[in-house]
Amino acid sequence: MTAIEVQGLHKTYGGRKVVDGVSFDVGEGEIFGILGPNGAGKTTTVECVEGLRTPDEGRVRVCGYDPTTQRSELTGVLGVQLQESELQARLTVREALDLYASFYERPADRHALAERLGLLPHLRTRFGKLSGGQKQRVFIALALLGDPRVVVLDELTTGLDPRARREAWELVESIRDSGVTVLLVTHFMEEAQRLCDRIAVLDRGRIAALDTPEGLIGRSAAAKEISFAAGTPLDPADLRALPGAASVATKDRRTIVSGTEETVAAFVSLLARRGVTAGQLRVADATLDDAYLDLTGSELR
Ligand SMILES: Nc1ncnc2c1ncn2[C@@H]1O[C@H](COP(=O)(O)OP(=O)(O)OP(=O)(O)O)[C@@H](O)[C@H]1O
Repeated sequence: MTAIEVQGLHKTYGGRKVVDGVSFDVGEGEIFGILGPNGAGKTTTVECVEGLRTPDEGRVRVCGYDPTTQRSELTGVLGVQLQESELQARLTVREALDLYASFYERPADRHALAERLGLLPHLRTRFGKLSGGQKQRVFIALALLGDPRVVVLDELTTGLDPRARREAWELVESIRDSGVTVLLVTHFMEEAQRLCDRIAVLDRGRIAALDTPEGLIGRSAAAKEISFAAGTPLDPADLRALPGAASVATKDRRTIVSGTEETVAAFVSLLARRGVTAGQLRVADATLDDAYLDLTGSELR
């Protein structure tokens, strides 16, 4: 079943199109990522899903409900991660959970949720005294308090140290494992690659690509990177002529050839034909970073 449906979404601010015909479906139980450079329209898109913005054009449904006209039904199925500034620093974790539970007719079991998110030792701690990772766990708890079928996590791990980020990833996976659909906005390639079943790359208000992480990487012009010691006696012109070769460069006393599977096979036969052994030879797969750069021509921060 489709958990989120977005068809032909348009949104204009002051005559400028910031979302320009975005369409995607998120299946139940998926972790669906939205990736894109600053200002690409990611937050505007998810705010239309959350019912916080009204689309100029297009159809949005969350578990079959229209977020703009069926607000109370939406609240019953959708959990949204709040931003840090929206919680009072003096509020304790318990008070925050009690307050937000009061918004729902049938809230989730707060004790079980706090236990699952490792918040039991912090119930009496004021929000302002929590670490970044603990705060994010509170936000996840608040997003799950209404026992939602879908959660939206927007930049969940920005500002977290690598360890806290990994813990947050495990939590996101455990949310998915409990059957909840996750819509994740992120700037981190590693995060998208590790967590997402599918990713929509948004660029200037449009979807530049929508695929699995592996599918996106496979589309990269340089899906494979061959590198070897620069002293290896091979003519750069022969390397450039390899089928599928996208580029040949020298970096840190290594020659680097970017290309496809076909390039790797042709490189191996070139070595055999010339009777040459390439020193310190490595063949690496392209990363989502490479694919992202190909698709948007810009780097994430
Ligand atoms: N209420 C608004 N009024 C006018 N312009 C807006 C408004 N909200 C967002 N914008 C503009 O719309 C564009 C898209 O913003 P949006 O926040 O959706 O992008 P984003 O992809 O989430 O960016 P970021 O990664 O920086 O959060 C930006 O140029 C932003 O300045």
